[in-house]
Amino acid sequence: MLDVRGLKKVYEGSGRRTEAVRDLTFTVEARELVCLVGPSGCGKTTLLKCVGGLLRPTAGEVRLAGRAVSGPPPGMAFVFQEYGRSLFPWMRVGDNVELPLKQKGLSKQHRRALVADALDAVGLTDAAGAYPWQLSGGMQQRVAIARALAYEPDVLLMDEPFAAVDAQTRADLEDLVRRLWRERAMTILFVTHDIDEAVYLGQRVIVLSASPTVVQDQLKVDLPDARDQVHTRVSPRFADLRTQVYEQIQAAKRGETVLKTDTPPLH
Ligand SMILES: Nc1ncnc2c1ncn2[C@@H]1O[C@H](COP(=O)(O)OP(=O)(O)OP(=O)(O)O)[C@@H](O)[C@H]1O
Repeated sequence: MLDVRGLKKVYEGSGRRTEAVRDLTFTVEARELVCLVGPSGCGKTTLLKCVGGLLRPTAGEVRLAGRAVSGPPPGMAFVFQEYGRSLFPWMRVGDNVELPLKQKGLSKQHRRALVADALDAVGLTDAAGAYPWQLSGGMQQRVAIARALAYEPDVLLMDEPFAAVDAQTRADLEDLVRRLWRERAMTILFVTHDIDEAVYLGQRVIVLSASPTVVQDQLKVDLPDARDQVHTRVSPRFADLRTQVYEQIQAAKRGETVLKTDTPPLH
């Protein structure tokens, strides 16, 4: 579904040159949920922006379903970390969710049905007439997720979407993402700096090195598909996997590679 090949991004300007991403190659299968983790500043946001066609790579390419990405592709939706800045404060929740659908040229009736369905999926049917600033941070992030869902994307890109919400809300939103992913058969690329979140959510975790960034490691998350916050997080296998990711990130910061002993094969 998603093919990232030899991606490189160098920022230049104002006398500064920053090589944010050096050479990234990985693929994401259709309907896969892949988490990307890496040290702070390693270029996760840069990578996601290149994947979403919001930034032009310096070298390499991104292909979506076999076609080169050169601008935001129609089948892709984004959920950003800063929900406060991604929703329009002067528009009601329902109108915020509906806005991208207008660009799709859908009929009013069809748009309303998609908005109602998406708000229902995130448990916010009653909030359709409210303004974003009347909602809690977690609810605003659910609106942002609803807006992405209503768009019916094949691929959903999520950039540290729960970094700014409290721990309890975050756990609920993680379960929401897993439920929606299972129900709606989307491909999800989820960026986080939180190792536990990556292991809890993902079918696979891609660990990025420190900047300039390359793929440090990839781990298949061989936990059962039915996960829950209480039992999954205390299982011995969860602990093994989080330790492996943690070691890889520490090694990434030191610029080393780690020999693995019991990582299952990727496919
Ligand atoms: N528009 C820009 N112009 C110049 N340099 C940039 C720009 N955006 C990002 N960078 C630089 O690129 C590098 C990677 O930044 P990026 O935000 O992609 O990393 P990140 O892994 O998402 O960071 P964090 O984990 O802290 O959110 C950093 O050194 C950053 O300063």
